[in-house]
Amino acid sequence: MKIAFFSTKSYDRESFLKHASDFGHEFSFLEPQLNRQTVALAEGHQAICSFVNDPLDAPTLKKLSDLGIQLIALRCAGYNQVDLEAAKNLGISIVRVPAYSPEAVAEHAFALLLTLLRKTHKAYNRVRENNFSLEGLTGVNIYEKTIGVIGTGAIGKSFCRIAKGFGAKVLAYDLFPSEDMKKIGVTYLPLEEVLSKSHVISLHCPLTPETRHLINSKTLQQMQDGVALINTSRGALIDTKAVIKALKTRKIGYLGIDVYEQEEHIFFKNLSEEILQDEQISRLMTFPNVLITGHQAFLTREALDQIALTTLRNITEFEEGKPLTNIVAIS
Ligand SMILES: NC(=O)c1ccc[n+]([C@@H]2O[C@H](COP(=O)([O-])OP(=O)(O)OC[C@H]3O[C@@H](n4cnc5c(N)ncnc54)[C@H](O)[C@@H]3O)[C@@H](O)[C@H]2O)c1
Repeated sequence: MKIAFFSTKSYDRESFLKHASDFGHEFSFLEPQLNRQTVALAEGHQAICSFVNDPLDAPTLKKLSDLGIQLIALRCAGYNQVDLEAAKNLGISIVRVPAYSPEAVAEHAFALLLTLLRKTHKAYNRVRENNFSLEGLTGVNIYEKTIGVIGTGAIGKSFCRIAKGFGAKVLAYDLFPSEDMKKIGVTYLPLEEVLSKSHVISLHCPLTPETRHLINSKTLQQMQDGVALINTSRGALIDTKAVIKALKTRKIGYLGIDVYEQEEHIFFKNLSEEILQDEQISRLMTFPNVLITGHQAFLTREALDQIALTTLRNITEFEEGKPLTNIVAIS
């Protein structure tokens, strides 16, 4: 099939080209994000491949349908950026990569946590300036602390295993508790109890109408003073305004985020020559106890390989008229 890739970066091109000869599809690698303004670039293709911040709203989907696109292959797990109802009405199939390397994301979440707790980001800069003073670098152990995990799917489970390896007590909240996790000593509790008993809270549930602003002024009040909050899931799980307030009062002691509510205007771009217009992320960057990465938790060699392979298999299944293993079910 002829596939238009949107939001293409060098690492996407490399990983897809590595596996191209095994599938025989034709690729057009396009740098622009897919949106209402750029959708016309899909002309002449049979399928498109898009990423997390390409908004697939109803007008964009309609234009894609008018151009003859019948398949959208998301090269990501989350699909909150897609108007599924509109896609269903237009008869467009949506496939995704449900799990590529949950360990990649879980390990990054832990990297954020360890960096914040042991201040290695500060030590790195200090030592490069021949400043070997330890003042202000006192850290906190993870051993025997309580870590709360919200959402124990593929990524949450991997995160729980790492946390257990560090000797932490692990509490979890999920709509569907996992027997496997219980066996390794994870204790499931109601959300409020997980929030109130944990020194660290890591978010691993999807963004849905129910989980939007799961972390808000009310749930923040239920947490321990000085809590470490980690979000590698989706930005809008957190009410950023409420979190900024909680940082100012030190209710939140550490914040590590790989995702941000308004990230589609900022992430995946080099804005180093621009004046940042987003007041909230600018404020977040002023806190010494906040660490932000630009949605890179998925970015490991192993994950990119799996993303490319699964996406190409998804497209081939569609081309061959086979049942779509990774179709996004539209109710
Ligand atoms: N930062 C990144 O690079 C990156 C990469 C991949 C995925 N993600 C994010 O991580 C999320 C989790 O991915 P996954 O592969 O573990 O998904 P998954 O579907 O395997 O697991 C999600 C879990 O959340 C639970 N859940 C759903 N609604 C819930 C609710 N209201 N409260 C509590 N738990 C709830 C589900 O029961 C499930 O166990 C994705 O939705 C995506 O947003 C981020």
